[in-house]
Amino acid sequence: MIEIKNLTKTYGSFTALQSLDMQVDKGTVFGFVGPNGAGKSTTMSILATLLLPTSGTARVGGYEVTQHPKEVRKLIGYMPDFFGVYDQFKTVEYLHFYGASYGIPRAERDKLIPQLLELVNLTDKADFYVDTLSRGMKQRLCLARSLVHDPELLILDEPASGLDPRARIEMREILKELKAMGKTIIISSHILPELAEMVDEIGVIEHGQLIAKGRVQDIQNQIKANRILHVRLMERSEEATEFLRDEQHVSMVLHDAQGVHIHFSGNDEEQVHLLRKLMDKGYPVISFNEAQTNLEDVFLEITRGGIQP
Ligand SMILES: Nc1ncnc2c1ncn2[C@@H]1O[C@H](COP(=O)(O)OP(=O)(O)OP(=O)(O)O)[C@@H](O)[C@H]1O
Repeated sequence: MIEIKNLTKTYGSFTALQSLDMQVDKGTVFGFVGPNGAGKSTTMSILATLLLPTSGTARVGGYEVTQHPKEVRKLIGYMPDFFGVYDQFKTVEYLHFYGASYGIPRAERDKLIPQLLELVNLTDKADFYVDTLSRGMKQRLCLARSLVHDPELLILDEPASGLDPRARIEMREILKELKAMGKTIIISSHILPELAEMVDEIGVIEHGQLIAKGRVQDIQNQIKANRILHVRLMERSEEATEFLRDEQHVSMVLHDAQGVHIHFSGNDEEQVHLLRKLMDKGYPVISFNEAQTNLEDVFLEITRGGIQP
């Protein structure tokens, strides 16, 4: 659905995107994550045909964005990170306005708009003026606006930013529904653990380059190639620490009040072997476990330069 090749965008002498390559398959929910200024909005604006790249190509549904912007616009619904809403409209009028601008006939809009309002939980706000809506409601209205022409691809730039936890959960539920409807979704966010629950794949961008991409689970497994093991011993912790330092696949061992922490690059079998050795040496192991990694850890690890795609 999205194919980006060698995409570069410079602003004067500053390079915001550097030979970016990225692909998102149809039906995928793709989480686009990266620190501030990494190039997420720039990429999304190019996909949305609102910004011209300096070089390289971006295709949406097979159409190159600079050559066939009209076709691309039909295929996409775009929700920018900053948006203005026309405050003098009522919610329902606002959606009619956008529907009409896409050439959707009145009769069709009369059917469609109540469905959209229901999807984004704004049915009871249909006759409220837009400026009386809360931020979360405005975000949801903006999402409904991006859906009026039933696009195949949704490009959502930080749809949950600035929302309180409850509003974020609501937004997440709506996105789940859209996923169930078969839409392809690219969504950027800093709120990584929340994204992990709903995305199929993540791409991590830093300094305008994709530094990791894959299924959430695969990326977590990559991290596990550098797992941290926690061992608690009844006694002899210091001695065990010395012993572990010389073991294979152990890059670092620390010892504190919580126990022994091992940076371990071995696989599952090698981990079993390590535990067996500790037991064979008679160390009184109370517990031996692997620190859980969540997407936030993965992100920090990757952007620290720990992993290459
Ligand atoms: N119009 C512009 N002129 C000059 N520099 C720009 C312009 N737009 C963006 N940039 C720069 O390009 C880089 C990438 O910006 P972009 O908005 O794509 O990042 P982002 O990943 O979306 O960040 P955030 O998470 O903060 O929204 C940033 O360093 C930004 O300052």
